[in-house]
Amino acid sequence: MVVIGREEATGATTRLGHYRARDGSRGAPVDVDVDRPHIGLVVGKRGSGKTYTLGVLAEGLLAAEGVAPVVADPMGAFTPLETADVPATVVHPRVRADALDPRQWCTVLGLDPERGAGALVWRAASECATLDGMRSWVADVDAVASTARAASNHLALAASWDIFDAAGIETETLCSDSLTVLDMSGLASRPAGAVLAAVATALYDVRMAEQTCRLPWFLIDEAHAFTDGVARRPLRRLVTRGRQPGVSCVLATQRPSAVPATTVSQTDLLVAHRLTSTADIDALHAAHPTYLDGDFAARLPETTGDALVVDDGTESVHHVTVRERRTPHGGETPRASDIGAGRE
Ligand SMILES: Nc1ncnc2c1ncn2[C@@H]1O[C@H](COP(=O)(O)OP(=O)(O)OP(=O)(O)O)[C@@H](O)[C@H]1O
Repeated sequence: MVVIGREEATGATTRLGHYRARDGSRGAPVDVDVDRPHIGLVVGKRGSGKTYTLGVLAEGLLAAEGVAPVVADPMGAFTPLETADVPATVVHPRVRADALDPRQWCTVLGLDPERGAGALVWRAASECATLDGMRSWVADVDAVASTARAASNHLALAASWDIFDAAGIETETLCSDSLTVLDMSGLASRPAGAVLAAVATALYDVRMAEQTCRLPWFLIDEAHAFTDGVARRPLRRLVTRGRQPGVSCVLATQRPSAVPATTVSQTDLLVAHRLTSTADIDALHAAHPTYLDGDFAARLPETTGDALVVDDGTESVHHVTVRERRTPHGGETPRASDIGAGRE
């Protein structure tokens, strides 16, 4: 058995799959280290198996000791786990208003913090811990009526997202040993970004403050949707500095070229499924030039579920077939023929 992500021979691992021989036959088992923190990137074009691979990893983390797995699920692909026979909790995430700092409030509402409504929202977020408090503060503030009205309208929009409440997600929920699935399937990109920003910050802070002994693993599907906007800074901090306090992060994306180069270069585990876009292939190649020399594109797999795995720690590249999942996968793209099949 080979373990990806570590140099020494001890510590917990989880099965990722098997080596794929040149003739397609199955070789030795391949595990991934889950003992130490890692920054992972799972890439591949649509339908190549990214979400499935994230699910394989989530299953492995569920069985591991001492970790707290959390999945950001923008497509609802992990919600079937709620009814599977595994310790998974699906939550419609709500976060505290003060989980976002004043600058993030302006970003998430698309306001310039220097001027007008943005400056008012900034002050409201500095003064108040809850969204209701911010709305009351704006209603009472001595400001130009049109500016106050604009700020009030933006905060009403934030309230309509239904993601802010005074309690927010409990740290105990996020850091439990069961899998926490943040079901973000009903959320538009701004509220989804706000949730991601708040959770990324909470996971980092909780470890910095030594409030949990478990090591969080934050798995983020469709990660390119969050690398811009309000989640950009918290995500960058998690990826660049999270390992030190013990937070792992695994990003899955079909568009590695849309992920900042600094993020791609921070990954110590790269799982590359089938990719055809030159820009995406170049983005990976640029971030890992040492191990991805030669004709990287030609080495990428053709078949769904197959992957080229790059282990930065041991500076090695592995051809792997990801194993089948034990729990239901909800990432299937709907087909018109599904409807046809149900007709009389
Ligand atoms: N390792 C695997 N073993 C068996 N089947 C797999 C494997 N990986 C993927 N599949 C199959 O391929 C389908 C597509 O995989 P998946 O939903 O993970 O793709 P994706 O890359 O996340 O696509 P999208 O970008 O559209 O979200 C899955 O529904 C599953 O049936």
